[in-house]
Amino acid sequence: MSNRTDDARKRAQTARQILTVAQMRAAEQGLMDAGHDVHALMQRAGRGAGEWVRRLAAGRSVTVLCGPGNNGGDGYVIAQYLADHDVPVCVVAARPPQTDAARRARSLFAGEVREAGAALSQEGLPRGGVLVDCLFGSGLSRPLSDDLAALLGDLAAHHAMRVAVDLPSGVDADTGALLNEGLPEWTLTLALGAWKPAHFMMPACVTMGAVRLVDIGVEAMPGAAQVLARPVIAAPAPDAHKYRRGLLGIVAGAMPGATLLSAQAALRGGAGYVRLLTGGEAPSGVPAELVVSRGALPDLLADGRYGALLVGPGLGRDDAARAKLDVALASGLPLVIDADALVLLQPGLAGVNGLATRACVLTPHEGEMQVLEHNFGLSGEGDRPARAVALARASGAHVLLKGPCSVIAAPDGSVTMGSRASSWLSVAGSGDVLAGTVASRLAVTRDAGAAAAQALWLHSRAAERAGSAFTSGELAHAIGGALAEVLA
Ligand SMILES: NC(=O)C1=CN([C@@H]2O[C@H](COP(=O)(O)OP(=O)(O)OC[C@H]3O[C@@H](n4cnc5c(N)ncnc54)[C@H](OP(=O)(O)O)[C@@H]3O)[C@@H](O)[C@H]2O)[C@@H](O)CC1
Ligand SMILES: Nc1ncnc2c1ncn2[C@@H]1O[C@H](COP(=O)(O)OP(=O)(O)O)[C@@H](O)[C@H]1O
Ligand SMILES: [K+]
Repeated sequence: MSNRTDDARKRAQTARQILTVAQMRAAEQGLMDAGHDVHALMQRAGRGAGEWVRRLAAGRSVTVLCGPGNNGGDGYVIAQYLADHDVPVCVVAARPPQTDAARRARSLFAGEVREAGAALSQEGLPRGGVLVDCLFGSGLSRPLSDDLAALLGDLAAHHAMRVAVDLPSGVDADTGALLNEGLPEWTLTLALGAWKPAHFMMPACVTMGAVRLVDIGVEAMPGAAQVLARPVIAAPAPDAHKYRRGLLGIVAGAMPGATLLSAQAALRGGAGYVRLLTGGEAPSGVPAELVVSRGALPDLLADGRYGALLVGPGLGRDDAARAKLDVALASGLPLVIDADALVLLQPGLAGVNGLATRACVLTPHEGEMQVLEHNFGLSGEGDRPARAVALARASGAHVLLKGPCSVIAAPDGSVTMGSRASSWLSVAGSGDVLAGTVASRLAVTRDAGAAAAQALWLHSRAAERAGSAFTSGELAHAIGGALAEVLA
């Protein structure tokens, strides 16, 4: 492989890593050890961010708000970059620079700097096209003081567009918490060097607008969380047949609607054959493409060709539901466990110990997650990625923790974070659609991590394709179009 291809692949990998503040400091130290200095990194970061701001400003005036740390230092580099490109720019220094790199960056900025404070009345504050927030980045250690929060709020209110550099000031980088009330909304947020957890966590991520990464050459950090990637999915092999493509069994339960929604999605998620496994009559409204197999579940599963099973949507929580879950667990098949089946799942059940030895995905929403944490004796402490990892470790299954920002955790502790999905997904049945999609991908891939990641992406993309005010049935139908977009 050529060096250039190798390099491009490495950069594509590092472009997806999400680093905590501690990991970012370690990465920065790695760059120092490799002979870079903070000044050079700041120049690279500031110029990269400056180019984004220049394009957004399109000739309008820019105000850069600089704080005391290296985030402020980036701001002076951005301001000089803009001045070099004939963009009218003014710096407001909220606090004087406190680091060597920030002091040096300020000394290299030849333009106008207004010192914030009593001397700078509200009338003296610049108003313009674009505000660039370089007040605080990853070094924020406490809420903004009242004067800084007021300054930020005032400037934000008087600029048509607002760009946050690295992180919006007032956001905790590791948790996505907002440390102040009434923080501004941003048009664009430019992550420097690597993504931070806050870029993918509520509530911070909804304030950030579009998010983009500025590369400064940070190396791959082992164990870092990753951003969910757009998948590449292969078309069926030329000699494929329906079983080889993947036979999925969906365990029917008390409420047929949820099961059928899952099936509608599964039929479009790539599996070659989807069967509804029912002990009773076929529910009404079964689409022609969905094969209904009737009989006792153990007998139905005696067919050795199943690639995966889905149990949970519409299952119910009675004894009959428990019995079906037991059979599904005992089958040893790759499994997606959702909805009611999650609530019934207990570490003591036969077959639960075997989850680690097969491909298995649990797909809880927040309420189901809390029940699982209780049943598995977990504390539920920490942020969502940490909680998902704790459950994945305890259960041996992959965990897809759903929400506006969904997280996938593997039993080995690795974490994948999804970008914010359409809030139109907050409609009854959209979780059933996700479960059906995961199960369909599991029947094809037999790989829990791949199935969860592919399905999460397809679900989110299907919501974009479905637009607004869609029903979960329409969402299920949009899964096929999303899949078509990512065919290899
Ligand atoms: N990592 C890299 O490779 C690169 C990183 N780069 C950039 O560096 C940024 C991180 O820089 P940083 O560590 O200097 O932190 P930053 O956010 O500027 O502020 C810290 C200062 O603020 C202070 N302070 C904190 N909270 C406060 C508050 N509420 N109110 C008042 N003061 C408060 C705190 O002092 P404290 O009082 O906590 O001791 C400290 O003095 C990062 O986001 C990125 O933009 C790039 O240049 C390229 C390479
Ligand atoms: N506000 C939101 N923004 C983005 N995605 C959301 C939002 N609310 C819910 N979702 C997604 O919609 C799905 C809802 O699943 P779930 O709560 O199980 O619903 P149901 O049980 O009705 O099927 C999940 O994939 C979740 O990530
Ligand atoms: K900032």
